[in-house]
Amino acid sequence: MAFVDNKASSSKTSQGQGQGQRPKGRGGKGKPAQPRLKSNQAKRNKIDEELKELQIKVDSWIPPAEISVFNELPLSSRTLKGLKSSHFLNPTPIQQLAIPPALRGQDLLGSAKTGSGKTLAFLIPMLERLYLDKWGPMDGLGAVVISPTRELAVQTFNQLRDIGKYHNFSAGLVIGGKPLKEEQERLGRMNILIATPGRLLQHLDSTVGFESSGVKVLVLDEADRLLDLGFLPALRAIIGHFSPGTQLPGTKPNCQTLLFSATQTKDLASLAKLSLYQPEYINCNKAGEEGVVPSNLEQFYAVVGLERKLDTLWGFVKSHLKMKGIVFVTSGKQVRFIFETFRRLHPGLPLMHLHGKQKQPTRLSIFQKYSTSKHALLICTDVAARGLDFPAVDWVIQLDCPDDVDTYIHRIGRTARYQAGGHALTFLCPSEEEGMLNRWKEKMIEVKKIKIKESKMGNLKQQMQNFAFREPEIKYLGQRAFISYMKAVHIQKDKSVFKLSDLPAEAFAESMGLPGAPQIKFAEQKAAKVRGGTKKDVEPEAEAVEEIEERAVVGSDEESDAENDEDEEGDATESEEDEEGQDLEDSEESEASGSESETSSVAKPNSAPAVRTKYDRMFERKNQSILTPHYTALVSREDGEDDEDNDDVFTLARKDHALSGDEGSDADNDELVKAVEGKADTSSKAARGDAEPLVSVEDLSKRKQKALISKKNKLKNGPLGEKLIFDEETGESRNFYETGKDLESTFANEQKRQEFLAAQRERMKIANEVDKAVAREKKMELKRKRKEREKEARQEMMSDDEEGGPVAYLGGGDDDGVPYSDDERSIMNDSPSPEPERRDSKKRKNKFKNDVDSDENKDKGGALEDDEALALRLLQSSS
Ligand SMILES: Nc1ncnc2c1ncn2[C@@H]1O[C@H](COP(=O)(O)OP(=O)(O)OP(=O)(O)O)[C@@H](O)[C@H]1O
Repeated sequence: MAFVDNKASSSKTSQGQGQGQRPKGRGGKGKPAQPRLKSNQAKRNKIDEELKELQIKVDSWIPPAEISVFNELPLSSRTLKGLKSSHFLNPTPIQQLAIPPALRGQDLLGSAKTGSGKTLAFLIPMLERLYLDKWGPMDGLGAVVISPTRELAVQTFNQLRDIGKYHNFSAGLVIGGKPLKEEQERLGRMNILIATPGRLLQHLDSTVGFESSGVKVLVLDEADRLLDLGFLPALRAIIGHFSPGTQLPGTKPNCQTLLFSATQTKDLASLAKLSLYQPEYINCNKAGEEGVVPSNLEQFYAVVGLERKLDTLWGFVKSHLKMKGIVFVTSGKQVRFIFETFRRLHPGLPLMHLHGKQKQPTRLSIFQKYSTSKHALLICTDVAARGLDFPAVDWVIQLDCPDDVDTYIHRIGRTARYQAGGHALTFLCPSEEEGMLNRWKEKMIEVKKIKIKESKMGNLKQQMQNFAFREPEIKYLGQRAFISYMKAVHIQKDKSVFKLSDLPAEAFAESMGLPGAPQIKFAEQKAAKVRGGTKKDVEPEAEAVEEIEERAVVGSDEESDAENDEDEEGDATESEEDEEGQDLEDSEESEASGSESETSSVAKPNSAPAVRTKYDRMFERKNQSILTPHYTALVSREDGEDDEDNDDVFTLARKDHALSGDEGSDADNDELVKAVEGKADTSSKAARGDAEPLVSVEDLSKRKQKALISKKNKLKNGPLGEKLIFDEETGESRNFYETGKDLESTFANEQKRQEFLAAQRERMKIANEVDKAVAREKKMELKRKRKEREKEARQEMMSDDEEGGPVAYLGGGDDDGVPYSDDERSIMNDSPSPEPERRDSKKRKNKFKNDVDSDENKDKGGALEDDEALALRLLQSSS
């Protein structure tokens, strides 16, 4: 099997034996080709035999009571060999149940708990279907697996490579992150593709010659995740490409579709309806029996105040230095904050971090590095929650409460995979406990409560404050992490679990080393909706925001990756340099959110300290030293593009940080100018009884007052220069730099504007006519000159003719191709000259013909003959 990912180039390693394959005789020098051909033929016959038998087995399959080894399933020797060499000997329940119907070509909706081997449950039948169909390298694309994330696609690709190494298919990885063109060139050579949906759709829509109509098997892996990430429209389009028959109800599509997921949702059911034809439902998640979580997993939860989470995590890490653990938090900003601060604290366990805003190669290298690590702590977002198969993870720690039970199941599924054991620990804020317990109960999930002793917790507050004090980047990163967490809690759908108002914002900020909780303000109308609306009203909106948020946080997929690559940050090892830029950008945004705003919290305004120490001032100081003009310029862009923080739900309370050029700032300035003028002319206005200015200067900050004074000075220091221009037609003058007011008066009303436009149109029309006339005249002149030149040339030619030169007639020839004799020429030359203008070659030829045929010439010819006869007689007589 030839495997090609989007880094390597394609190469076929072996010849196919199937229908579409063209076995070549490889008899080299001195080697007779005949025996080789014979042995190939024998091989093909053997394979045909095996395929026949296999097909019969598949068609007449009656599931035995128990299957203990893969050999008992109707599988080809090649696949069995691949499985054996990869140490897969005993099929898991989902594999036993899903493989036989999938081999018969049936559509499937398969769900089984995490780590139960769903990947092989679709890879094996996919390989077998192509093999049974005698698919060969020349047959083009035969199967496609769609994965929600690049990491998962890579993992699936690796597993396919392991078990498919004895087959003759070429397989490729299409996950983006590389120029489209490079991938396009390789696509035509693939039999199997593992792809992320956006990139695949891009190729289906734009790659010339990418033949999708022959696809036999389509797999949607982690289908629930695909839907969560908002890929439904992309999936619809992809399904439409591969099996157009699904559009017409009741028609069996050419392409078999297999849908796999660890959890079942309503959306998944509707996707199944859309994409599956008379499917077989295989559900290994029998609630109550074995539960929906792996049985060899121990689950715990601990109630920890938001402000003690970091301390508790630190304590846990310090007491489990030999573990391989994963810590899940809500947002990428939190990942980075915890990673950066813990790194500085040297826990004694290798730290790694993974989130959706990292560059693709970084994500993949962290994924590989963590996979191969024995002891390490991976801090990550839900980008790593589903499907990823990190071997031998001991602990899954959910520092932040999962969005819902499905997310909980996926997160804990990173441990206790296949037959391994594992532990899961979830931290719940006191306000989240009751709601989450109910949710677990609904799904019959039992999670034991544990109490963490105070003595086992760390005490990081002081160190966090030091970091934030010494390194502004850390402080701003902390602020962003705080904001992103609070926002995420606010937009959570399940309000019985997530209660923003119950969270101790101030204490939480303090635990992160921040001098105060950054202020976040809700947009009025949205807040009203959330508070007053029914669940139905609120949910779609919340859902939409959540989707954007999740996409931004997770950023897991190809289409956004291509765009995000520039903004993304570096890997674990290079994190410091790589993330500097990001930190600075973050810092800038925090700057925008304002150090002033740090003094008030989300829940309640935080009053400024009565006595401001140097320490307080340091915290409040703006981060000017670290902000280059480049980053200052980026602020406006960042504000507009920010991944997580700029949804409609939130606005920042502070508004006085608008950059020049912002509408807001213009409005501000207008106001300010009015204010200054108001102050300057107070007395005169008062005398005139004019209205008071909107804002008084005393109300303004010192910075604004300063800015105003300098503006005012500018205005006072002499009038601005004037430049007049004069209208060509009317001779009237007007200011070259027309102000808005001038323009307004010019176009005072619509009628005037229309008149002006009509006049301009008329002018344009006339100008156009004039231009056309000039062009016409020029053309005529050129034509006239050309004719004159031609005439002169003809006259020259005629004078040559009259001089008796032969040139004009040579090569003319008669119709019979016999050249004219000298006599004939002489006859022509002797003939009277025709009118000069008639002497073109054709006429000359006709004339010549006429002349030759004339009686006169005949007579002349006859005289010649007589002369010749006479001369002959004389010669004869003389001899
Ligand atoms: N038959 C088998 N024998 C031994 N190991 C297996 C078998 N099937 C799968 N595995 C191993 O079990 C682990 C989990 O498999 P896999 O990733 O397919 O699970 P999954 O059900 O897809 O999990 P998730 O829902 O989390 O994606 C992998 O390491 C895989 O190699």
